[in-house]
Amino acid sequence: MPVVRALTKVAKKALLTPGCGCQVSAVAVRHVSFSPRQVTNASDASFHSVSFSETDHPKVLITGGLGQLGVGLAKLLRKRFGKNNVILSDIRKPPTHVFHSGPFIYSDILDYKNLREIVVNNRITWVVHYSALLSAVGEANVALARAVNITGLHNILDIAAEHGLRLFVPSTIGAFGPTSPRNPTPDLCVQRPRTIYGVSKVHAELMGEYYHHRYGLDFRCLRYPGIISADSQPGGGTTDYAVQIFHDAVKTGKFECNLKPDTRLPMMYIDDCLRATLEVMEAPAETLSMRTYNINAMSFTPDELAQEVQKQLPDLQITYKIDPVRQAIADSWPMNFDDSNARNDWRWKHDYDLPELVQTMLNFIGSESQVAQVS
Ligand SMILES: NC(=O)c1ccc[n+]([C@@H]2O[C@H](COP(=O)([O-])OP(=O)(O)OC[C@H]3O[C@@H](n4cnc5c(N)ncnc54)[C@H](O)[C@@H]3O)[C@@H](O)[C@H]2O)c1
Ligand SMILES: C[C@@H](O)[C@H](N)C(=O)O
Repeated sequence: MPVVRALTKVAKKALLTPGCGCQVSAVAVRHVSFSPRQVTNASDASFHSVSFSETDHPKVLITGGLGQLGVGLAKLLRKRFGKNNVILSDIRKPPTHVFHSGPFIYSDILDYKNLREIVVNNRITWVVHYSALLSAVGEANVALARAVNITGLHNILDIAAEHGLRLFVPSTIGAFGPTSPRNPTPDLCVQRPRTIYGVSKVHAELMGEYYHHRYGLDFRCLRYPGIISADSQPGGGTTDYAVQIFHDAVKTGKFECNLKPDTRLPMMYIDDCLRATLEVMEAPAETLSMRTYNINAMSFTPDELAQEVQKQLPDLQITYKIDPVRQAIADSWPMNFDDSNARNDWRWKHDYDLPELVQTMLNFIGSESQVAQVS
């Protein structure tokens, strides 16, 4: 069969040529790092692998770093790797204290060339990709959410693959939908979310895993629960009520909740979330049996959270005014998260349960409001 032999020869040659763009088996190309967007010939390939010795500190870029999570993560990573090894970036203007706390750079995730320049000029080795529109704001502006969450992710994936970066992209409980098992939700199950946010996060999980198998990209992803923080504000999600309740309880003694009292969702204190992110980024590759993990700490309803807060502030008055958009989203999300794979593979363990969370939040916000009153 000379024709078959000739075709086989052509196919073999194509497989050995970087950047051929052929659909080849995942096993054949695993850990061969070449760029999906840029590499056109073999001579370019050498320029793509940034050497990063394990003994060096990584040089980290955080995108979308001025939101609820980025500033806290920068603080944690700077403590570990040094102030100048962690660059915060965003399209917003940083507050003065953030600007003076370490390197900050303007970066729009939709500007591919600028992103590439930042990575090259700063010899970036890790990217934590936080830019996103969250669930409620995403429903209010689907076109922008699609651009930032999907096109922005494509830019980051290509740059990370091209430059041999380790890439962290957070996913969320919002990557599941009403047909997923909800109590508990395992790592692997049906994922049919009904929000643009959820759809974009499932897309991110799948694209990251695909780039890992296809191009050897060191992609790592955690599905965060709703994150609760005292010194940073949430960016327009469905779980925001669980932050706002603390501020209103301390400042006014009243809280109007936009979810029904029995709406159960997985939640986590920010310190646990940021530590998990650092731990999974530092985990030896061989301990990771998967590239996308659920992580969890606790699960509660607005009523249960209010009762716990009332143990400290008995006069707190709670009323309910349901936001139908947020309620429909919450009703489609997991009530409880099964994170046993993270606990087994890289020894994930949370520190904060509901009582410690409430105590910590009230201490922080209470002391801040005392300082504000004095000054
Ligand atoms: N906070 C949570 O409860 C939670 C839970 C699960 C997953 N996550 C994920 O963690 C990540 C960080 O969350 P967060 O709460 O800090 O979000 P956030 O909404 O508070 O912050 C997002 C940041 O992205 C920036 N941004 C928007 N458009 C951009 C663009 N074009 N280029 C660059 N930056 C842009 C915004 O200015 C903002 O500072 C997100 O990907 C989110 O999906 C968060
Ligand atoms: C859960 C998470 O992804 C975010 N806090 C939201 O509610 O949209």
